[in-house]
Amino acid sequence: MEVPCVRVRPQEGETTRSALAARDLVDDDHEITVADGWLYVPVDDGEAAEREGYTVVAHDVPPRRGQVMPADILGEEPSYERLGDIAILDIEDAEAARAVADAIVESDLPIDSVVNRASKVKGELRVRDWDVLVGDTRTVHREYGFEYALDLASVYFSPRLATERHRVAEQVESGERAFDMFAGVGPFVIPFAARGATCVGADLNEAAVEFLRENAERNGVADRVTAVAGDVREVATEYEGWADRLVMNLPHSADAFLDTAVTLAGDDCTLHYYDIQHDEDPFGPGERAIRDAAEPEYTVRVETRRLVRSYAPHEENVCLDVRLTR
Ligand SMILES: C[S@@+](CC[C@H](N)C(=O)[O-])C[C@H]1O[C@@H](n2cnc3c(N)ncnc32)[C@H](O)[C@@H]1O
Repeated sequence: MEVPCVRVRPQEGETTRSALAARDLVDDDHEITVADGWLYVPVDDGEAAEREGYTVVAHDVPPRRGQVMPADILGEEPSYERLGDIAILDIEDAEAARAVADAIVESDLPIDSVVNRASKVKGELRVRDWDVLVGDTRTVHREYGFEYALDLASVYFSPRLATERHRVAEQVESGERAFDMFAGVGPFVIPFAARGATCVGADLNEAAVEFLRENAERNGVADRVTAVAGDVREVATEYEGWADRLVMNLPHSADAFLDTAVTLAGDDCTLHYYDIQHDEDPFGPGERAIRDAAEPEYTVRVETRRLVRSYAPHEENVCLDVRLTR
């Protein structure tokens, strides 16, 4: 069907579409179309677009199919998290979970798999059990421009920490040496390496370390990332006094690894220490444990006390950014 369209070269397409959208001129009922080296952006008011200085022509463009969302099928908005092309549910009732899974895959969302939480994260590897309702547990997740291949059945990964990881990555400077003591599939190490840091990521979980290597390749930073499988207490003996920056994302038990952190720390080292504590004093226990492990060899200065997210009623997931100098 012929409708008025703004005609531009494809490379100007997104700028033009945004500018027209800002003036509320885009016709959302028809598809943007490319033909003969031109891009045609359908507009509601051709004359108004011409007054804005655009070239407007009548062009044959197909009608746009409305996006069907899970809520359109279920009659209410279901709660789920996205991890790559997986939808993660946390629904106890198996029938309700099945209905949500069916609606998600029937919708127009680009989701191929749906999994439901079947346990808490558990054990040293922090992996949980899943009921796989559709598809499988492998995916490639995108976070702040990086790609992470992973398999939820064999490794830990939480998309909820994306903003926090980005906050830390932004502090990293080219040339520094960063050690992630509990690296998982690499969501700290890879952005650090992309900023020019030389990185070591250790993890007890061999599957996670395999993904970390794959992800370093995938993101073009393999030359600056060393991935080591094993208990960080043993790995650390090879890296005494090495680190300018340490990441300890093993809340609940990181305090048991603070002696190892001190072994790894260089003369001036920033430590990002994650903890889960009662909201009455979320930072105190971590700070005291760090001082016990590092003083008097190091001067300890807490630079940031940050609430990352609420973990459970009255329990906070927090981060202490701490400078250790000697
Ligand atoms: C909470 S996950 C964090 C993973 C990653 N940093 C992230 O943010 O996605 C903790 C990780 O520590 C690893 N881990 C547990 N105990 C360890 C140890 N003694 N030495 C090395 N890694 C360990 C687990 O296998 C798990 O991958």
